[in-house]
Amino acid sequence: MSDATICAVATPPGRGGIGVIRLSGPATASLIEAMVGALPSPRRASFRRFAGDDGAAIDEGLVLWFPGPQSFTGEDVAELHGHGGPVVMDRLLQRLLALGAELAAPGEFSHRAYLNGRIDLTRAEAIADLIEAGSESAARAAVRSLQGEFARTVERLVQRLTDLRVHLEAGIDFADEPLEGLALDGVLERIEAIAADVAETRQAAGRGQQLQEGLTVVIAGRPNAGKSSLLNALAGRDAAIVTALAGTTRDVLDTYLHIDGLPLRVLDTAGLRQGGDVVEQEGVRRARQAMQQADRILLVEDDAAAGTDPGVADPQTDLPSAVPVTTVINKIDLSGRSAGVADDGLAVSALTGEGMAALREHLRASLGEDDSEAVFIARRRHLQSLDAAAAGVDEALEAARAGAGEELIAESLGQAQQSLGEITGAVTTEDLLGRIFSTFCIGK
Ligand SMILES: Nc1nc2c(c(=O)[nH]1)N(C=O)[C@@H](CNc1ccc(C(=O)N[C@@H](CCC(=O)O)C(=O)O)cc1)CN2
Ligand SMILES: Nc1nc2c(ncn2[C@@H]2O[C@H](COP(=O)(O)OP(=O)(O)OP(=O)(O)O)[C@@H](O)[C@H]2O)c(=O)[nH]1
Ligand SMILES: [Mg+2]
Repeated sequence: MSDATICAVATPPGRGGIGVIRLSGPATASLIEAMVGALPSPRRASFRRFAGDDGAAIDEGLVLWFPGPQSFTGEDVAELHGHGGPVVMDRLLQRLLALGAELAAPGEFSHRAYLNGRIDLTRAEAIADLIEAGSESAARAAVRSLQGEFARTVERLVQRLTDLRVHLEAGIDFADEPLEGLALDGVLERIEAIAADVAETRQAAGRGQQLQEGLTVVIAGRPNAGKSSLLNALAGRDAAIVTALAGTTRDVLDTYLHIDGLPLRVLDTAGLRQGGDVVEQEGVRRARQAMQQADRILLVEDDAAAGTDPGVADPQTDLPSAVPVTTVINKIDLSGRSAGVADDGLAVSALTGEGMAALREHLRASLGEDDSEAVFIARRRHLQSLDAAAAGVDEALEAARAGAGEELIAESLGQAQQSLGEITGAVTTEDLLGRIFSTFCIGK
């Protein structure tokens, strides 16, 4: 439990029907008494006057009193629900500070809830991710994590690893012929089953991370096809330089945008062709590298191009086999083709905007939808921990297959368990906690 009593405005800044101030810590009861008179009954809304230092009202509103440990943070908590104006909220906050409260750091309420065992790290992060969610799918996934699905999945894996380690360690003293012993009591099968479930969890979490942080779409194609124009049309601004010269774009240009609330990272790249000067060649190398790392490639073709320039390689040969591709047929204002879905791709004009709505809809549909119940909101750090856990389990599997001793296998399983523990916060460091909670909003 912390000594400091913290306070913050929990509603967004600006004007609103109601503004909420949140308090947590040991002096909460006395601060509330000083401002509203006698303590209200616990967990019931009471209408009171909020008094300033001269006794005159700063506002009137509802007060909520949650004596610890039955509160969000586990400490004594109170809320003042006043009118949502910036000046009145600030006056209430100043009054609490004058009475001895301290301004809460970003995420400090959630941090305290975690330290007091009220929520694990995946739930704390899910609260922040729900607030940040940019699409309905992301919000649904965040609520699943908030309700503990991710934490329970990880805890079940940890439990199975623990059981197996106990089993192995019990055998250590007697092991003469470890491989035979392991094969007999099904240890190999148990490790295999855990490996499969870690992989499945990694996949669901990976999808959740994509939902939250956005997928990477790479725009690629021949020089002058209109790639940069397409980026500008998607972004709705002149993000990239467009000229009539082939070979205009050299660097990879990174842009973030939203389509119906779905976050997207869109990369514009240099036109794919052999030759050119060293700068252009480097640009083409980077374009190929970006294509390898894409979640989807938009392959832009110039529908008005007269024949194929023999100096230009077929971009098809540059496409990585694992990345889905959407062919975008551009410049239909010149070729006279009609906009929208065609057999050979999606027909648009980046110049006139024809067909762009269909392209947006296509991106939203192919990247945004995921009704799979198995997606949890997840962050990069979760994926790293799941990868490390998978590596530990694989190591154990290899050791078991090679007939290694129980000790070695148990050791690798222990590493996997440690990595999973970082996800929920069963295993953690001050530094990690600082990094997580400092990115939360004030009042959260
Ligand atoms: N007004 C208000 N709305 C809010 C929050 C809040 O803090 N205040 N929340 C903040 O994130 C979220 C709800 N989460 C909360 C979780 C637990 C407790 C809580 O006080 N739990 C106690 C008492 C339960 C009870 O009254 O029965 C407990 O679990 O013991 C409050 C809010 C969203 N809405
Ligand atoms: N008429 C017409 N012109 C277009 C369209 N899209 C792009 N252009 C023109 O085509 C030329 C090349 O466009 P860019 O967007 O720079 O092409 P790019 O693929 O990025 O070219 P590089 O960066 O050189 O590889 C410019 O003159 C654009 O104005 C379109 O839909 N219709
Ligand atoms: Mg370009």
